[in-house]
Amino acid sequence: MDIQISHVSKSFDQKQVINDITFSIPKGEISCLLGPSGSGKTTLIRLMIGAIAADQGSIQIDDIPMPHMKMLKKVGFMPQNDALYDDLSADANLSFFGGLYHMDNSALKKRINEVLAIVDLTKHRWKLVKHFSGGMKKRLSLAASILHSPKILFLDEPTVGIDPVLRRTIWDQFQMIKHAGTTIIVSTHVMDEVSECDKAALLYNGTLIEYDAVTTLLEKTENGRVEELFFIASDSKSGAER
Ligand SMILES: Nc1ncnc2c1ncn2[C@@H]1O[C@H](COP(=O)(O)OP(=O)(O)OP(=O)(O)O)[C@@H](O)[C@H]1O
Repeated sequence: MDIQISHVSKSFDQKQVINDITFSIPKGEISCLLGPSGSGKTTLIRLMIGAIAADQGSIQIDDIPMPHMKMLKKVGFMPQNDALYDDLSADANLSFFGGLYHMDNSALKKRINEVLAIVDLTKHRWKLVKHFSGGMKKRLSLAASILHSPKILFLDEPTVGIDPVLRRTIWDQFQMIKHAGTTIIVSTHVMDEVSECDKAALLYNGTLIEYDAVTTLLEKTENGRVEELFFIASDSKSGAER
């Protein structure tokens, strides 16, 4: 499923946090939203999943204007803060999410087996989430977000606070989900994670400063580090303000 974002703007309390953003995200790839804290990544994801409405512009997923009830079952979302129930087991948490998607019992049981295997939590299925480590909770959140086999998956800073070894495991899982045919949009402020993605949208102060294939973006830099593109953007902004 592809996404068209067209001239989208959003303000909170008169402060513009998304400023006339236009780009298209192709299906079957991993696209990242990369930018410093406060640049607007979460807001843009919330606009794309239809959780909030744009002040101006439009967002379409496969030509369907968002928000749209029809898209709910096709979209998966992993929020920045895990939306899990601590007093329930991993299995019960996933059963709860399955109920929200109206999955029937036998399909749900089968799918819980599958997603727990994908995130490598099968042996922790009956453990209460309050006894999970932070990394295990992240992986369970990921399992919950793909439970209904979404065609498109939004991940908001999924690796924040995760150690480098687990981060590798989690990215391997994203690649696996992509190869199974799901389009992934992932936000991050970790510049190195751009190399995991096919395309990158660089956000700075609510403005899209670049959107292209990661290889093309890196070719624009002198030292092969994507940070440079942010330095150029901040220099030209301060130049314009002088
Ligand atoms: N509901 C809201 N009400 C008021 N301001 C908001 C709201 N949501 C976001 N903002 C503001 O919009 C700006 C962008 O926030 P957003 O969370 O989208 O950035 P981000 O790039 O995801 O940051 P982070 O990496 O820290 O999560 C920030 O200045 C934030 O304070």
